[in-house]
Amino acid sequence: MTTSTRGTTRVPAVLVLEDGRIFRGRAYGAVGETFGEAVFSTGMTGYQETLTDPSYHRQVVVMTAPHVGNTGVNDEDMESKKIWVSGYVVRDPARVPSSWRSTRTLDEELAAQGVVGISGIDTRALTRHLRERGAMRVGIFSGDAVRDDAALLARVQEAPEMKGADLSAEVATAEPYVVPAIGEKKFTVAAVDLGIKGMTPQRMAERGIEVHVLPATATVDDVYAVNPDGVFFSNGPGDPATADHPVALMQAVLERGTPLFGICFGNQILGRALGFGTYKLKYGHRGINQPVQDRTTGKVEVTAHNHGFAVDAPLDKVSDTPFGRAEVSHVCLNDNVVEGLQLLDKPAFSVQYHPEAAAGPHDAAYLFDRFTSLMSTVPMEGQRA
Ligand SMILES: NC(=O)CC[C@H](N)C(=O)O
Repeated sequence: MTTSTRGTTRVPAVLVLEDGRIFRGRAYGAVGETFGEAVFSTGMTGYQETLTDPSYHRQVVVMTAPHVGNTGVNDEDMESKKIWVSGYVVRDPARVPSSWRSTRTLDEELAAQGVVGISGIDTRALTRHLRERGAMRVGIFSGDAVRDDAALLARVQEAPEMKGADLSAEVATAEPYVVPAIGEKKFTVAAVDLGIKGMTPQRMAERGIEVHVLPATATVDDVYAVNPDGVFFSNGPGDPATADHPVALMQAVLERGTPLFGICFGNQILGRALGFGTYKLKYGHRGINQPVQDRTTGKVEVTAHNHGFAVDAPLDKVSDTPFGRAEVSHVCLNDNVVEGLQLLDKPAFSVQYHPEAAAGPHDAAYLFDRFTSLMSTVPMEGQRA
């Protein structure tokens, strides 16, 4: 266990929001400057999974939990090979992590990966500001990067917006790879990587699925070359309105009737593939304590979320789409946002939240079983009567 803290904690840092609000604190992690969309996460635990979730690419994450870093950093809880958040905001960093799994401090890990953060600011006031005004662009500046406020604000206002951002290609694998089934192999799934979290293929492998993870640029031929029993579309960063290629690919999969499952960005892509719109939420859902109702069973589950956009589909009626009837299967009980879609005439469904539960409660693990049972009941291509 590492008990040292880096020498950056006295370095002054400033967080500048695009609307001109400014918070002053101390450097946390790397010293320098960074830009992104300011968003807040309400997870009390699971900071490693948050930091390494590729869907957070180009976002500056504000932790509402006041004390962060208590369990240090280990090599097992990473959801990808690196930290993807563009900046990190905490109120009170742990000075001495305590966990038998910890090999280094969070401050050291952020610094080693060049991630600029800020600590010692009033994260409650910042979160309330974002909740009232909405997610917005932000910059964090520390050390030599701190200059006069007006100059820093001008730089923040020049940074790119999240609306209209096409980011999957920046985070997805360049080469296909296979995650083998654990135990007896029952199914093969082609998983289109738009920013996939490591736990997702793992949850499938645990159910006897061999997962072929394919780049975001995969074609219909690439997908069917692996002879899949099912096709999966992953989570990922950016604005779903830009995801024209995955939408067209998914439409080809729906056309063939192959069992299909999507998570988060994958849910937004299913929405678009069916002809629904997507829109940007004011401040999004991020955390591991969001109540969602499964409308097919009436059960409420507590779930992990990370989304800033949502599908615009009618909650109270079955919709006719080019692929048959579709309905909203899950809804967030905090704000009635669409959290899942299912087709009634094709073996396809998706959720806006994170059943892979990394981090987060495991209430929604049954969705992987639903995918498996869809693959068990749909006859393979060529075997249809
Ligand atoms: N985790 C995700 O897949 C996020 C999807 C999308 N980028 C959003 O913010 O809504």
